[in-house]
Amino acid sequence: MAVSSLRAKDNKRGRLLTPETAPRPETPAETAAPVIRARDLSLTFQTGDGPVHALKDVTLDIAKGDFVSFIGPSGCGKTTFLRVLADLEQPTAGSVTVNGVTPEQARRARAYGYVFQAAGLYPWRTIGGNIRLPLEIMGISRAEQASRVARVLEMVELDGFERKYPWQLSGGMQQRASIARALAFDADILLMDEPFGALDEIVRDHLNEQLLALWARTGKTIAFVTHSIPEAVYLSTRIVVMSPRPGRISDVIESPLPRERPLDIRDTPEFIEIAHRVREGLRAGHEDV
Ligand SMILES: Nc1ncnc2c1ncn2[C@@H]1O[C@H](COP(=O)(O)OP(=O)(O)OP(=O)(O)O)[C@@H](O)[C@H]1O
Repeated sequence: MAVSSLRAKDNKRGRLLTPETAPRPETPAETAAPVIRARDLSLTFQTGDGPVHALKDVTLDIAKGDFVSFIGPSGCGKTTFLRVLADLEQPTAGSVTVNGVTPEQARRARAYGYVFQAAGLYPWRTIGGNIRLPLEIMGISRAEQASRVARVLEMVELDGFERKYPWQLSGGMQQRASIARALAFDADILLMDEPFGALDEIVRDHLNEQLLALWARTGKTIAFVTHSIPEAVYLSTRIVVMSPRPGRISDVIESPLPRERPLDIRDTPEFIEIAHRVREGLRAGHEDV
């Protein structure tokens, strides 16, 4: 609660800010080192058809408690950036730190949970069993596993579904179970790669609301990939617009919206103005190609 009220006050600026015009941080939490820090990060894949410049000179800081969305056309490097943070890809140039250490050290310290595009639950395991699996691998005691499973299922409003199998749940519920699995690590950082892309709009709206509530309750730092402009604007404190070939950042938009966001905030002039700026950024990126 303290975190959300602090940020709501902080967001009463009521204007769009670029990284250049943004005021200096005011609170101790915000003056702390960034949770994610990328400097001139580039990644080129060598393929049979020649080099693919998935990321080029990406420089970005993500502060503790930020909700940062990455939006851009297919192939602009959004997933690659998340995969670099998660130590699943190695950059070819530049540097990146997660919680002040290398991605490899952050992975070993289990500094983040990762939610993929597809829920990716094992069909032969119950929902509880799916959430428990990484905890079993980590060697966490059975009692601790049980309490974490119960806690994260409650967080995503799936209490009572522990003994169900994935096929007994709707797509939206499966995606929530996959978020619960990522939350079970108890990490401060959540990396989410288009988690709601395959869901219909009403379900997506509902999950967006739930995710915001969860973020407000936990104060986690979230990096979120999406193709949807309304989703990016609704969820984020900052929106990173990317363009392809090579994948780079074309705009970073600081949201003036308060942290408490009912769904109908999407009809307000402030919301529409940010959505417009994101759209313009995406258009400009397309023209460059
Ligand atoms: N392992 C790989 N080997 C070769 N090229 C790759 C590899 N992974 C990604 N790429 C290429 O790197 C570029 C960036 O891919 P990436 O998946 O990060 O884009 P994206 O913005 O997440 O796309 P989408 O929105 O479609 O998921 C693309 O051109 C892709 O084909």
